[in-house]
Amino acid sequence: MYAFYSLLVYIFYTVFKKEDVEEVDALEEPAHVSMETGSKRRDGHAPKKKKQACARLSDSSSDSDGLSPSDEDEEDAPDIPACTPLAAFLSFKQESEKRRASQVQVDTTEKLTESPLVAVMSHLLSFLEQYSHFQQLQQQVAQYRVQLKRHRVQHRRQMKALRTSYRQRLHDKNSIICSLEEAISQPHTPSPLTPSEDVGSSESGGLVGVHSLVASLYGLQGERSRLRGELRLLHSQLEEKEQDRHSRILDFQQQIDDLKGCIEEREEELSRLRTASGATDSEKRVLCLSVENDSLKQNLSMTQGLLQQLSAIPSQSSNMLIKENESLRSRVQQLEMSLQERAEQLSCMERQSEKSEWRRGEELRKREDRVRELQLELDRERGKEPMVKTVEVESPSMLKQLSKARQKNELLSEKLSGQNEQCKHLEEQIRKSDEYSCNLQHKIAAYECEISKLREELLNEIGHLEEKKEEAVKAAASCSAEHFQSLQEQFFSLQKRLTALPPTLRSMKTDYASLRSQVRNFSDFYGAAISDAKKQITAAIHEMSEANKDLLEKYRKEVALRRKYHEQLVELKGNIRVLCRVKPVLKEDQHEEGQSVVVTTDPNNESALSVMNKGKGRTFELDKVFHPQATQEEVFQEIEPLVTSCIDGYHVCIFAYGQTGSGKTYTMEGSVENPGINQRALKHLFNEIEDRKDMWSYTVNVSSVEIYNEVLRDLLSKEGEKLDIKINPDGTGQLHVPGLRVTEVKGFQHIKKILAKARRNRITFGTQMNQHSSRSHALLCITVYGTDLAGSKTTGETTALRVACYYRLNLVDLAGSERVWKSGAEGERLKEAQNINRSLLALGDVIQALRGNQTHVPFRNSRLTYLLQDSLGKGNKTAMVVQVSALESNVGETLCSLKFAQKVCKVELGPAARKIESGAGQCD
Ligand SMILES: Nc1ncnc2c1ncn2[C@@H]1O[C@H](COP(=O)(O)OP(=O)(O)OP(=O)(O)O)[C@@H](O)[C@H]1O
Repeated sequence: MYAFYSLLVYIFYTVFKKEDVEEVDALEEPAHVSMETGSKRRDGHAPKKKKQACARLSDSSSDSDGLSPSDEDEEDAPDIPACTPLAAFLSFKQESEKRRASQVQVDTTEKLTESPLVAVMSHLLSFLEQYSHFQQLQQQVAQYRVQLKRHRVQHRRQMKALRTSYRQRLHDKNSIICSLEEAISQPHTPSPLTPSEDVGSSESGGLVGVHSLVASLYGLQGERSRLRGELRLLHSQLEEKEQDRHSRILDFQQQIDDLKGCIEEREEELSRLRTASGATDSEKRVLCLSVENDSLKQNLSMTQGLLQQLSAIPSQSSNMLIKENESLRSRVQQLEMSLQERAEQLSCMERQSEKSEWRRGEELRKREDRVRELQLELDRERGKEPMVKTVEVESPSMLKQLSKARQKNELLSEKLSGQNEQCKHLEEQIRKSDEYSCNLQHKIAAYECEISKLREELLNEIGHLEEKKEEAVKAAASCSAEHFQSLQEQFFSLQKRLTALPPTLRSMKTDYASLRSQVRNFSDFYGAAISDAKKQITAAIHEMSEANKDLLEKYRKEVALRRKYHEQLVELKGNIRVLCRVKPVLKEDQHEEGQSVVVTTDPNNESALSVMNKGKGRTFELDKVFHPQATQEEVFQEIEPLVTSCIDGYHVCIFAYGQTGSGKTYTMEGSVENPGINQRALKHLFNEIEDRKDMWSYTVNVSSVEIYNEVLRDLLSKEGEKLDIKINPDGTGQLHVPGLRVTEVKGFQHIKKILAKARRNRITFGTQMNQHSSRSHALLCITVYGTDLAGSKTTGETTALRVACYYRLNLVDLAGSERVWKSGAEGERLKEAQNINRSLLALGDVIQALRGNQTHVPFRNSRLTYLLQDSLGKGNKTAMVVQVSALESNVGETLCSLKFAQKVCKVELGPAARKIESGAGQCD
């Protein structure tokens, strides 16, 4: 059984292979493109075809008989038989199978159906059926190819018919031209007829030729229109064929795809069966079948390539044919146009010749009539002559008549000779017209030559186009094959990628599902986290606000406590603090020899200093004593609490007291490199303001005045006009100086400029008034306006800053306190000294009254105390820096200043009364 099936498969395989080879050969021959195109073309088949085509073209230009032998061969190409050997084999095999099945069915039906080999064979049979279907399709393709060839042959025939008609038309035209030439040349040929008959015949011949020419032209035009109609019809037919071809190709492609699917299914089934059966013999056969299947697949792919090429080539060739037709049509149109021009020229010439012929015929006809009349008259006269002779014999009158007749005869003879001359002239004209006709003939010949040249060019062009068409077809075939190959490779690569995609897709799907669940969980988690965070934040904000409230409350308590402690400290120290600064001995102060230092400080006691005078020492105890080497910073550190208390809500006055040259200005203003109390106090003020900016808002205003001889001058104004102190009209009862320039200070750099300006103006005024600066009091008045921002915030105020309070800091550089008037000064110096001492005494009186809690405080005793009235009141703070010189020459003034300072300290009444040991001596 196995041997039988093996033999069967072998037979099938051999038949199939043989048939396949035959079919490949059959397909290759007619289409010039096949699966083995390259090899066959290398054998020289294609060049032969090309040569034959060229030869056909060359023959068609010369031969006008119709189709060439090659065309006839193409038309009679053999059709592929509908019944192939494989189909016959299949039918035979099916019948034998049926017979065998009917025989065996009786005995072992169930056994055979259960055999795997039978299943393999059934699949093989179905596969062969599919293959037969594929063969049918191939036959259809071959038929279609034959139809295409027929169409091409038909098209070539039509083209040849067109060429033939064109040649026929040229031939007709040549015949017409020949007839015209004959008609024109007829007058030249000698005729046995009389001249009058010759002329008439030539005229009738020319007219006939012209009429025939016109008729042929009309015929040509009609033929042209008919050919155009045929050409349009051919084009429409060609388009229909193209559409039909495309639809058939699509159908074929669809059927091939279906077949491919069937083959793949069969392959799968075969593989499944192979794995299921496991028999070694069946495996071998299945292996053979798979090999055959592979070869079939290759054939199928090659057939697809062939179909692709076939689908590409006709479109290319049809496009080429359309282009060729268009070019031929344009060429025909050009030729027709040139022919029409020639025909018009010919008709014009014909009209001219017709006219000239007509005129010549008319003249000839007239001459002929005249000649005929004259001949008749001559004949009549000749007929009369015998009668004249008889009359001449009979009577003299007759003789007279005879003479008249003779005369008349002579006249007629003369006329006849004239007529003969006219005839000669006419003959000359006829000769000229003959020459003109010859020229026309030459022109016609030239036109004919041109037409023949154009025809040759047309034929050459047609041949060239045919060659180009062949080349384009070849190039398109190769290009389409390469393109199909690349497409196939791409398809295979895509298929591989497609097979690799499903696992990736599955993993991506799982990832996506996990991500989706994560995202779903994340949104829940995110919402919960946000709600927790919101709760935490609100709790933290609540805690913070509570803490802030506590802190604010603590801060307020702290501020109040600090103020209380500060007040207690200041009260302990005393509301009037007296400081003493000993000026160091400078080089310029040692101009006198024998100068000795009489003032000494105790390093262990910062509150005491000793002055030696006339061998006796006296100790003064003040609030603070600065030794001569004390720096500006050390001095200010003692003043700093007072400046701070200004911010805390106190009016503060700081004085520099002492004799001229003792260092008052140095202590208050300082130098550029080493600034004094003024600059440092303002700097500290702004630092404090910066530290408190979150709680308080401050505005700092500055003014500066000079008091000289009880006259006020504005140091920030260039004019330096005199000012006066008055009660403020706002009803507060406070003092103010109308016209005094008050400048708002924005920062520490600004205060530097203001102080420099005040210093410059003080020097300028002093120079103008020829006064020394030490003879005047210089006041720097600083007003601080403070607003409690915390209070505004807590109360929800959104309007302009509320001015909570204002405080003043007065920094005063007093005039020199030396006792000039005691030395006998007079005039202006005396008045000056009196004013200075009055103001200083008034200051002492005011301080004494304040400390004594007197009901009346004599502020108005001097301009100085009057101006400082608001700052020197109860609850305010005052510091006096007493400047002393350490030199022996100034010991008197030193003692006087120290006594004044001690007097101020003495009157101090505070909770912590200080015990002040005072020595002897009192300043008057
Ligand atoms: N502590 C000091 N260290 C160094 N130099 C000083 C010191 N005190 C004062 N001087 C210098 O002494 C000179 C006189 O000082 P200053 O002008 O300040 O005295 P004054 O008391 O203001 O005089 P007047 O009353 O005439 O204005 C200046 O050149 C000053 O630089």
